Amino acid sequence: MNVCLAPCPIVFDLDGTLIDSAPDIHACVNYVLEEHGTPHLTLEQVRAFIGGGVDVLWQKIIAAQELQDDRKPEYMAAFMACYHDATQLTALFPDVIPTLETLADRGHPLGICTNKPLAVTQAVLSHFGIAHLFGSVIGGDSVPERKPHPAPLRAAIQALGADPRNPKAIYVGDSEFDAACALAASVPFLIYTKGYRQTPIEELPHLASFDDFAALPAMIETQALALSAH
Ligand SMILES: O=C(O)COP(=O)(O)O
Repeated sequence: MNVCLAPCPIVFDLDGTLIDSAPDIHACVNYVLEEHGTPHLTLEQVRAFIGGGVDVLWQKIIAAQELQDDRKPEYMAAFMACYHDATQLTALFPDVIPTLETLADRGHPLGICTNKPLAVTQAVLSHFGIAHLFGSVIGGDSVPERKPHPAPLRAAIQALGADPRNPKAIYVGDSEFDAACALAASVPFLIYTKGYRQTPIEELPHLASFDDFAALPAMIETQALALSAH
């Protein structure tokens, strides 16, 4: 495990971690389903399908609604036309902005590693006025692989200037994809419990969990010190 000595880079997942985007994704999914004369999905169903990126989202919708698999490109194109600037129903989780500002003020380089397409990610970060806080932004189409593969997280850390042979960083996320990605990249993982996770938290590899962003800066300093002692 790569030890994070403060102020080390901190990389964040986006959907279900910094933002509650499920209502916008749900609205765009149902817009496409309606266009194709297919019954709607509930918000809970769509929330459970988020985390693997747009391709995985539609694989899951096609399986759930018993749609024609060969029409996936058509569904995804219609979805992207709605999703590319969908921010109206999206909200930041409480205390995200002051927490990011505190971490940046303490000298932590901040990054994003999400499976959300890069253009949509950038639109969301600009919409909330937080794009300037991130020194690296890796989206679901920035590198050939997507989480749970470790490559996107490694790319986000290295773009923050960490030594690629021995990157020291922390990843903050909410889902099964994030936990598996962090494990594969040997990066300590902090899990936000109010996100879109479907698995009991004890079953996911993580260093610590939190349910309040205001508590994150203190947790990061404590965990960084504890890790550096090993
Ligand atoms: O599934 C998505 O589109 C994005 O999910 P993530 O931000 O949690 O990686």
